Amino acid sequence: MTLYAARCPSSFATAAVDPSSALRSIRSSTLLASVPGRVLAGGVSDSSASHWKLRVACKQEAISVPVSVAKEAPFKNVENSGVFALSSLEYRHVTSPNPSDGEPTFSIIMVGASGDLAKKKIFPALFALYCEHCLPKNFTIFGYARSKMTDAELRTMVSRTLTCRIDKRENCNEKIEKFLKRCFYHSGQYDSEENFAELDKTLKEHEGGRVSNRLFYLSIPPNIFINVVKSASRSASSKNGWTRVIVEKPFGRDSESSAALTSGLKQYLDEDQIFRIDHYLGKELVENLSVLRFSNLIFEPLWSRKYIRNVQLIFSEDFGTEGRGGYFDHYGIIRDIMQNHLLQILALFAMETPASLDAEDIRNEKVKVLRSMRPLQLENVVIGQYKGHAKGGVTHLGYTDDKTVPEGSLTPTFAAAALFIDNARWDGVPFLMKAGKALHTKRAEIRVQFRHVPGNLYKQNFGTDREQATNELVIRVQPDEAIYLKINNKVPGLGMRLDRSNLNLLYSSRYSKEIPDAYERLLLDAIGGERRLFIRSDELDAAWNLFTPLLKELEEKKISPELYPYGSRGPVGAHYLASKYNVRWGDLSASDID
Ligand SMILES: NC(=O)C1=CN([C@@H]2O[C@H](COP(=O)(O)OP(=O)(O)OC[C@H]3O[C@@H](n4cnc5c(N)ncnc54)[C@H](OP(=O)(O)O)[C@@H]3O)[C@@H](O)[C@H]2O)C=CC1
Ligand SMILES: O=C1O[C@H](COP(=O)(O)O)[C@@H](O)[C@H](O)[C@H]1O
Repeated sequence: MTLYAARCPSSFATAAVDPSSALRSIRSSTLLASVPGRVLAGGVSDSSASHWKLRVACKQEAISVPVSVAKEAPFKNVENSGVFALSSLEYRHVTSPNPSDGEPTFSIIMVGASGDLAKKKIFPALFALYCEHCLPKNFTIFGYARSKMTDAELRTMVSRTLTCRIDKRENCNEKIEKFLKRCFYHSGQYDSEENFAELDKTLKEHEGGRVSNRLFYLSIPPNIFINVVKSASRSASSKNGWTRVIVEKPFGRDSESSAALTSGLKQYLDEDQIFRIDHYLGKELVENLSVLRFSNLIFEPLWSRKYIRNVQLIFSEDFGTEGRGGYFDHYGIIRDIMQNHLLQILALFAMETPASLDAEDIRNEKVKVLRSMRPLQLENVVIGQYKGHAKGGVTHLGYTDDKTVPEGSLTPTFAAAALFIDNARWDGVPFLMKAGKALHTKRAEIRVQFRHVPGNLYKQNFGTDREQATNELVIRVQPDEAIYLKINNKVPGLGMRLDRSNLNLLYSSRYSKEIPDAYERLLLDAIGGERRLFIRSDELDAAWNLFTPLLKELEEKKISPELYPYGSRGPVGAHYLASKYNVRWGDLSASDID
């Protein structure tokens, strides 16, 4: 039995034909082949790379192999045995032990499966995708780490963090059981080509000779990324399908280390195989940002210095770095949150209209914003560190009380910064960022404060505080996802008293469906080869170029962070920074009526 596979620009088409057949003609993604005396025709039915299928439309008598007529005939069980170039398409001469045997296989290899992130986020996200029928049919999950574990032990570990979030009513335990049967474990060293070759062997046994697509998720400390990529690419990359690698943050500590990491990865991978994850880009309201702006006429015309007075990007957590102090102390809040999560949101918020929703068009626009940013000055930055605090009989330790944090550490757990985009749209508009651990609340939001209404007829009704009358658009990323707009209205009655109200889109009231976790969306995109929500290397370079000089200056000058009590609203320095630009933090203002 011989198979001919046509490699089209974005997908594969296959047709089972007699070895003596000759290819007759080609039209874009359609394959026509002739078997002596018979004709076989097929076309790709689904152009997305994750579903390589052939819709066979042919005369029944033309087929001497079990491929169904006018029905999706999956492409699998093929082994590459040569490539023939023809016209603009590429033809591969392939052989198959069983050409009718289904779709490609998909394996996700969780490198660092024994770790916190894998347990807490990745396995649960994969399970949610499984429940939503979003994973490819022939999927397998392989945990890989140094810890010794059996498949059963991995399954027990994973089962502890799976929840029946998606299908509460259906028999979730049964789904958990079925999901866990697809999970396996392979113990190995991160720098051992031999160990990855053993993994490859096991993967092949599962793949059964079919086309194999492999996604490596590097859920490990960054200092071992390159070791893994080197060994895995040499010994365990797919020979007949795609191989992609998801890389977790942090991508370096500064411009130099980030560039070294990128060039290290690129020794073994092409840029389009690398998926640098920033999980904030997978959050529902961050994705919705472009929809809000580009699909509503009322927002885009206001989206500039002409009407916007300032933009605030706020991240706060109501817990400290307990247990992660070792990692955190090496990075600090600027690298942990600002340089990536908040800056990515800023770029999406401020970019020009992209030519299309294509990943490259969007990333091109984001990178332009990042390159237009004014170098960050020390005087536009405030840093803080939480100290111990006792309240209501509960004592919270300070950052440096954590045993994993070096004594006297100056690492900031809070930072506020005023940034500027020196382009025509945003000239002079402060973009204020604030990120902190161990604060009074947990939230992430984008606040857009509009200018004052010129010559406002109602100014006497607001008293002297013009701030009270400012329109503010709030995009609350988490928790309780919402978009609300603060407007002024008249209090009903015979008098003329003004009030502030929210036009409020609260997601939990509007939609009964639970919002997917960011990792679900990002994993699904990586499986489908969609790069829109992943960071391209030039974006990463631009982000580091902005923050590296500041980080170096803070470290070289040994700037002491301002101490703030655990559970407080952060250092007062953040208020002075905002007021330098005539701004009040929206999350702390008395008019915050969310
Ligand atoms: N945890 C989180 O919430 C988040 C994590 N991240 C990033 O994701 C990645 C994984 O995070 P997380 O799971 O918390 O990390 P862990 O510290 O839990 O490490 C994951 C696994 O890597 C192995 N490992 C740990 N330290 C070393 C070391 N020094 N040398 C070799 N192997 C080591 C261990 O597996 P074994 O010993 O079995 O080999 C461990 O189980 C990191 O890059 C982190 O920065 C990003 C965002 C959030
Ligand atoms: O990347 C990180 O993000 C988490 C916060 O993520 P969230 O989705 O829970 O908001 C943060 O706690 C961690 O320090 C940081 O590394």
